[in-house]
Amino acid sequence: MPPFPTLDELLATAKVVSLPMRVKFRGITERETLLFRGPAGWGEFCPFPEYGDAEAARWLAAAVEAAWQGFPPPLRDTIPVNATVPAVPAARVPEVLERFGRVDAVKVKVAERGQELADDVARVTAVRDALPDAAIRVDANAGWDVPQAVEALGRLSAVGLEYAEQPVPQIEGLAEVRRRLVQQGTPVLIAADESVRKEDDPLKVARAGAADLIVVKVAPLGGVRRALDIVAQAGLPAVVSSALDTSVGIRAGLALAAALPELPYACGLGTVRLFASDITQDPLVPDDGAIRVREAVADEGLLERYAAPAERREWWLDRLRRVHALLEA
Ligand SMILES: O=C(O)CCC(=O)C1=CC=C[C@@H](O)[C@@H]1C(=O)O
Ligand SMILES: [Mg+2]
Repeated sequence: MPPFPTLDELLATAKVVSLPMRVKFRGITERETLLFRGPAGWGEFCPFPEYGDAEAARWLAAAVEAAWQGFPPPLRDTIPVNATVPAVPAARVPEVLERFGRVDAVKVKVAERGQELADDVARVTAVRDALPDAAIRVDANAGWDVPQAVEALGRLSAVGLEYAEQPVPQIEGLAEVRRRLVQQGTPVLIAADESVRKEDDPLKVARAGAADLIVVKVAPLGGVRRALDIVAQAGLPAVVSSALDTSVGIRAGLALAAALPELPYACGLGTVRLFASDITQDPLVPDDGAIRVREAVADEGLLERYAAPAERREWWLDRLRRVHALLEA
């Protein structure tokens, strides 16, 4: 493994961009990200602004892996992906889906703050109406408590759900939702996302038997190799998903999906379609429901065009300095 790059090596090529989103996602309308280039290619460092430095350190480890080490050998060359439908009004569903082209799976955001269960039912039903045969999964981002999750999934399962991602915040809660849904006669598979990427121990949820599958993201888990190791130890099916990154981050997600021994589900890696622009001339977006595994090379002109304002650039470079110091310590 090459030695960990110095701060100066990272700063030498660091670019900070701010990319407009087509649809608001996770409350975000502009996605800021820092990119740098190393001997193995481009790396992306884009922890969400509210994340602390300790959490951001794993994101930097992942970006350095991409740029200085490269990826393990792929076992497959195309990765099936889902369309991602943010918490939009049901009437906007066709327009969002259209951007993804043909897909066999759709992930729908639910339990958005300020919305009602009726909004979720309408949105998921609109997806089902548009795509009668697609696999539909929902992602609540821990937005429900246990009784709300049981009620909501009881209702939503009427349209046919592939699985529900992180319905409630805690591992014990996930286990409880699973139990109650079985009791209620509407078993829905439970996927853990935040309970993998935000726990100190990403394997706790698997050991607790609280989920049927896990969602794995390269950046929050600290790189492709670490994520592969987590999946192997968890012993559960895994879905690779994005961190709302540019094609450079998606490239790392594709590398993980391509290297997993089994890939039973479509991956949440189609999110470049939610952006109004990307930083490469060959964006890693789905074509006929899948993305072909390939390199993502940032384009100088696009990096320039979407360069973040000076004050935001300084904010990101300061963060890079602090987080780099943490990793060196
Ligand atoms: O999985 C997908 O279809 C898209 C990626 C996605 O949903 C997410 C990306 C980035 C941040 C998260 O809030 C969110 C998720 O919770 O899975
Ligand atoms: Mg999720």
